[in-house]
Amino acid sequence: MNQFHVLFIDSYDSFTYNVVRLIEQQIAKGYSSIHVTIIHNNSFNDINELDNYLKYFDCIVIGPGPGNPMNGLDDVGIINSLFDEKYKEIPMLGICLGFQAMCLSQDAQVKELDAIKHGQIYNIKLTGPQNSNSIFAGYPSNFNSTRYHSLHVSGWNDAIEPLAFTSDENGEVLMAAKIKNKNWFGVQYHPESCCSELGNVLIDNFLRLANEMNIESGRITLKKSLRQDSELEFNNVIKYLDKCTSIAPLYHIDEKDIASDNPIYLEEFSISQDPNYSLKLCDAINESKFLMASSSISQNRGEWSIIALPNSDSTVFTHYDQLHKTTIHKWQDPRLNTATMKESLLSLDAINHPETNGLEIVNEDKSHFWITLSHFMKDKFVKNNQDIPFIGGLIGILGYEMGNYVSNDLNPSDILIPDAKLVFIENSIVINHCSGRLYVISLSHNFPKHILKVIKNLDIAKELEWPKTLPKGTTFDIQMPSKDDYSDAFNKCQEYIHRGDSYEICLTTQTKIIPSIYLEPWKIFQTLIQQNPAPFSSYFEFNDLVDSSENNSSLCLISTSPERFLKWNNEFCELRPIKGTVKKGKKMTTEKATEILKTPKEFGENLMILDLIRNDLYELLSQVKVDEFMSVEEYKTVYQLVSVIKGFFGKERNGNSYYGLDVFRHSLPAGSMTGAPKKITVEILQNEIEKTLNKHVNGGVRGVYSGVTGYWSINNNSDWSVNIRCMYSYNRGQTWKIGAGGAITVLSTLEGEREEMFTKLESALQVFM
Ligand SMILES: C=C(O[C@@H]1C=C(C(=O)O)C=C[C@H]1O)C(=O)O
Ligand SMILES: NC(=O)CC[C@H](N)C(=O)O
Repeated sequence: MNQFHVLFIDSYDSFTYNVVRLIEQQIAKGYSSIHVTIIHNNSFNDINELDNYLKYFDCIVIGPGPGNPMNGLDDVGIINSLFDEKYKEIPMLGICLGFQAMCLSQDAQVKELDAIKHGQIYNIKLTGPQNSNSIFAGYPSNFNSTRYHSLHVSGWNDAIEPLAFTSDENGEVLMAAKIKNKNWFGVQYHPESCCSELGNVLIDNFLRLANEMNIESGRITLKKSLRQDSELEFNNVIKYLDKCTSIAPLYHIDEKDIASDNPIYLEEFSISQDPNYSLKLCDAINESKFLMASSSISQNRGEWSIIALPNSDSTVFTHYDQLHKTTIHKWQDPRLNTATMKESLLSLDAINHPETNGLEIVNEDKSHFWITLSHFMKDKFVKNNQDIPFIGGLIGILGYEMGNYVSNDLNPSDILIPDAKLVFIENSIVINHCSGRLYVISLSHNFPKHILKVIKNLDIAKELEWPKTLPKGTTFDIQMPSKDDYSDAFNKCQEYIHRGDSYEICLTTQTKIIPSIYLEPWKIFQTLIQQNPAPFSSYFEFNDLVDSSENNSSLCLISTSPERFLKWNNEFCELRPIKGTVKKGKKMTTEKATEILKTPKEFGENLMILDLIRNDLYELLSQVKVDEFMSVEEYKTVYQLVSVIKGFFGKERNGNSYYGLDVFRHSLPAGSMTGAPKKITVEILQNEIEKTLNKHVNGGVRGVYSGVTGYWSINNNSDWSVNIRCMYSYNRGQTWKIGAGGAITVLSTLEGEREEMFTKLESALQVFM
């Protein structure tokens, strides 16, 4: 196979894979395919370690990323060393950060822009007509592209040949250049953004030129002879380098191993289309239940409600990131209680005898937790009943710290909080509010008869006696960050953005609420759901130990989330990030909100996350499309800007097949809750900002807030919402916590962001006011 080999240097950016796929989608003339090897800018400590491998590649693309090349190794790894005189014949394309490093090597300066541009589309003007030796061959004289940069190239000398500029408040800003007498090109804008024009032509031109330049310099002959000497060694080098960033699928499943018809107990009823049906039914069920309800139906979301009924056969998985431990036990196993559980968890040599004490403790970090889950589910999959979203399976909550780049580093003997809790459900009630159908389902064919009776006898005309407001006379102790602390955090975000370390930072606050009398979580849920209807409402109370409720040790979540994180089935997955918020008020109309949501600030905020989600999907899947581009959605208290991105499953070029669970694991934490680039922004938030800002709540870890809630059914349908506009408790509602925040960009104002944060906080806090 005559492959064209591209080496891509990733700087832990959130747009890397958008570029990589753009490269892969081109057809290099005279080659059977294009292979892109991706390494991080610090996969090798020293350029000399990489030097020997460079001859294996037809060209190098140095991608975008956080940081400033002027800061050298700490910020950009080996990137600066690539632009060395001795590599002048290697065709290189620098994008944004890569472009800045390239120009720096030619004694230009990299300076902060006066007016920083993140997620903004600008008209790029070429300096003149371009010949066939230009990366802009075949381009019109100007075109539109997205910019993501705080820094820019200035003060260059004639080693740099400018190819394109844009103009804005900063004056003329250099957008593309070629280095004279070297095979190096670069662009400051982002050709891979979904809002950039002609990005594919740029890459195509570069690949063509790279090939021509290699013929001229003799690099192509060198590569050929390397392969002729030993094809095996050549392939091994590529494989070795590919390992720097390759991702193994969590599990592999042979279609033929999936039960094609595994009859489940399923009884169907016709029910009233009363939107409160699932609440009324749940209210009439006295046993433990989890509810994922729709209290607002709109555009493919919220048409289903699920009532999951855990019982003594239900397996409960709890992961503690701070301990690197997972516990596995049955729901309300009589042999286990809160004290024995805590003792076993904290003891170094826990006795692990599941057959005698009912408790299995697995020493694993969170990355292995996913494997534990996939192994548990692997032999349970069925092909039947695909049209019902949930027929039984895992259901529960994953906290923010279950995501990548973030950790729960609290001292476990001070606060022991679970980072994930999932229960395998065999009995459930699934309701389609649009068709008015109710399905009673049991995987074990033992659906409780008395609950069936409750369904049959439910008097839907009877109004619920739920409180519209909580009992009078209850007072609440409410603790939240001070105005000064918020303002310090905001200013810090701005500093990181100005330095070029981040493009957008989702800054969040946590508020702690202690009611003067005990209020049942279920009652609070009923009150909240009326005040803030949402397509992803959920009620979870994990009384999974016999004494959970007596000891107030249960994890509770009451959510009215508007945001889907991820939904998947066998064919595709869908993400639905919300970014861009306008508060509702007397004078606010949909038209006005739409106008505001399309201004550069909100547009940029959404575009950044949209491009980030494309990247998250492209990391694993080669087929990704933007299904909906920035639609305005109306909720009870806010208008929101929403985009929909879809990825399709299939065999990938590396021979692997990925499933929904792989996408799930790799896309957490949700990009809309982090900002971009994800890795550095998550680290900045956790280590430099939120630990101080939110020290009064769980030492600054986000916990349940910013995590996800949902299910993974054995028919491989799965749906997860983002835990926002919600309240959660680790002590069964003795104290509640509410997180709220929003994306800070360079266009944010302190007052505007604080108000937006309060608007979101109030959507849940209102029940207590
Ligand atoms: C952070 C929150 O919301 C997130 C931030 C949004 C924004 O910045 O516009 C919008 C929706 C959510 O993804 C929250 O509700 O607390
Ligand atoms: N997108 C990028 O590559 C950004 C490069 C650099 N960190 C800047 O902010 O200008």
